Amino acid sequence: MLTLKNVSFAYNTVPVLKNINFTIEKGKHIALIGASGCGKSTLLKIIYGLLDTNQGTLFWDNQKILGPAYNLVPGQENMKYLSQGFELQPYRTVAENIGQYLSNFEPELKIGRVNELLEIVEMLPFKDIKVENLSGGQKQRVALAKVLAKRPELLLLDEPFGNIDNFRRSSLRRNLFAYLKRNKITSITATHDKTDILSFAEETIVIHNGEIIDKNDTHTIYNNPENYYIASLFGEVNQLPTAAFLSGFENDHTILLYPHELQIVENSDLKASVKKSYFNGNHYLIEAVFNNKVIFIEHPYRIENSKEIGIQVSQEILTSRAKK
Ligand SMILES: Nc1ncnc2c1ncn2[C@@H]1O[C@H](COP(=O)(O)OP(=O)(O)OP(=O)(O)O)[C@@H](O)[C@H]1O
Repeated sequence: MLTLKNVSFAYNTVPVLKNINFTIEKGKHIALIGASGCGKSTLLKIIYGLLDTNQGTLFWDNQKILGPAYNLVPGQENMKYLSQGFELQPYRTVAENIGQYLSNFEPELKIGRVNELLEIVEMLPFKDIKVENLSGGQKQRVALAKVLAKRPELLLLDEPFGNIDNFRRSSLRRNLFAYLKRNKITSITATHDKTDILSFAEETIVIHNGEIIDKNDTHTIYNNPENYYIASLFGEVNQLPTAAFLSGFENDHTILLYPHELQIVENSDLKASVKKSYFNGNHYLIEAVFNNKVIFIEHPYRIENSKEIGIQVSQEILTSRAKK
């Protein structure tokens, strides 16, 4: 289990992380989300032992995690941290990079292990290519394989798929998280991509200005976001007066609705005016004005600009989302 108790940190005088407390059970996949600059990378570096905290303690099971002031070689033995810079050796081949820290004692085993990792990251054909000749996305995949090589107990991933094209990203993510589950490897992934979060993270930790403002199972955080900031980390969100949809609420009370939760219907007293339709592949994102406020609605078809539309929200969503 990973335990953080009252952890605070500042690079200079400005606090970056404030009084962080949480525990993570072994084998869980955690997403770490928050706006750019909120402190996600800093938190991963502290957990890995690359930075000394100003206050607080960290444990992996019963072992205290110590920073560079106490550890000659910063970084924890049983963890691996994949930073946004990949830290590969450019003049060595893909296979040499991945196998760098593997024992040469049994060469067959080493080759088998490197090949297994190359398959996970779909880089087997590039095995003998020098890293300097790879694209950014290919380097990122090699870096991922490298951090898996010595079977860490805890894997800390900072935007691990940021450079990888959508086509590969989906299968890579599936391969990687299935591998981590099979091998009971705990992971914390700092990410801006909601697919990383929704499909693979059992739990999500939300950071805002260096503080943890929510930690819960991912379904709960997505389905019942505590506030606009949290909901907006998953994409567009509408914050609308609850009284427009449900009686018994004060005028200043608001409800958060994702674009797919608003429907465009013929018969509704709730009227909005269309501003623009954005093509999104399997649907259009309709930008409209409702109650003098811009809203976004998912809809299967394009709608003419300036057209008046009726909107509705299912009773089920309204009652589950609106809090008195
Ligand atoms: N080495 C450093 N020295 C001083 N300030 C730093 C340093 N690294 C980061 N910061 C500052 O600390 C804050 C948190 O940065 P951090 O990289 O942890 O954020 P983040 O949430 O990971 O951002 P992003 O999502 O953009 O990667 C930011 O204000 C950043 O400017």
